[in-house]
Amino acid sequence: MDVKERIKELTEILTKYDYHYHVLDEPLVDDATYDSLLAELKKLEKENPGLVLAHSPTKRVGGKVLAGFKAVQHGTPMLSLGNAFNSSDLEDFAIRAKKKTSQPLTYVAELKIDGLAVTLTYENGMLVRGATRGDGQTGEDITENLKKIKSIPLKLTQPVNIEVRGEVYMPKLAFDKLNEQRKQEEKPQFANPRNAAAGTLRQLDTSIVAKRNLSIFFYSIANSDEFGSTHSENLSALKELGFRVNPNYKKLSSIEEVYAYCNDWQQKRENLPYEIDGVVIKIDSLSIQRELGYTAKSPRWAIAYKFPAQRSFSKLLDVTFT
Ligand SMILES: NC(=O)c1c(N)nc(OC2CCCC2)nc1O[C@@H]1CCC[C@@H]1O
Repeated sequence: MDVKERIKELTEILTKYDYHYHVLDEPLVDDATYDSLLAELKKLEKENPGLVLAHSPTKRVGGKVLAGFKAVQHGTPMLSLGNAFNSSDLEDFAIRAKKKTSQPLTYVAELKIDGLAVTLTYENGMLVRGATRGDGQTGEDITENLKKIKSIPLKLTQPVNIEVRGEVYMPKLAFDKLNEQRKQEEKPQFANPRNAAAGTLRQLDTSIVAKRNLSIFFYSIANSDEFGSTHSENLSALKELGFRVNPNYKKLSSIEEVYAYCNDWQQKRENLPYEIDGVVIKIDSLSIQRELGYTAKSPRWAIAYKFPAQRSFSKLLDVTFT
């Protein structure tokens, strides 16, 4: 096999191992095997820089210092969500929706990841741009930082043009380790995983992002009506394309079931390896979503059920001594 074929083969093998490890959370090989293949690819790429592929796994490590972040106009605005705090707020949401359509409503309930929203654009299945939400209309181009997050695919399983949205977050364990390390270095600690994730994505030195163990769950397709007729079909399409989707979403046929799901996860949230601040409820049918439309800043077909703030010790200190 010539060196071009070996580089291609190593790139595909390591991309598959990354997908199984970081997207499916099901490693195929041990670290030693992975590291020796990566070392061989790094060596071949160093000797043949013209043969490096755009989605090479070697782009995930190391990095450079950027001058700044360019502004990005979102083709489809990144909206915020209306809030519900109890069962009657949820019933009001359902009643308002029922007024605008005669069709029976099916909901999708999904965990509300407490991170920061990003949008990613792929052309012919290749990641071309990633940006923060910003004010919903204009965000910052953080493509180089997002490429360092191993659960964000650089190349999809199909050569599609798609824009997807997800929530970048820092797992609780990574957050505790980072704060422990910052304490040793006498640096200020982060108040919570969301701030740690936001602070990391604002780094101009992309090699720092590579070391911070950020992750992501994808939750919507921006140019959505090309991939399915319901939100749950879109979530399946996202998974088939290679995106990491939170496995705890559920299709439910009444607002009472939605409320039960919210209570269930309010109890179980502290056992999760990442922070959630509630549940996002969406009407499943995309045609009913289109019928319901939007208010000035959020969709009428989705709502966030918010959990009461979790009284962790560090938060208690915050409240007590600030
Ligand atoms: N944080 C989340 O887990 C989450 C989610 N699971 N689903 C959505 O759906 C979008 C699409 C329609 C309107 C909001 N948004 C989420 O987070 C939003 C993004 C911006 C403000 C909230 O954090």
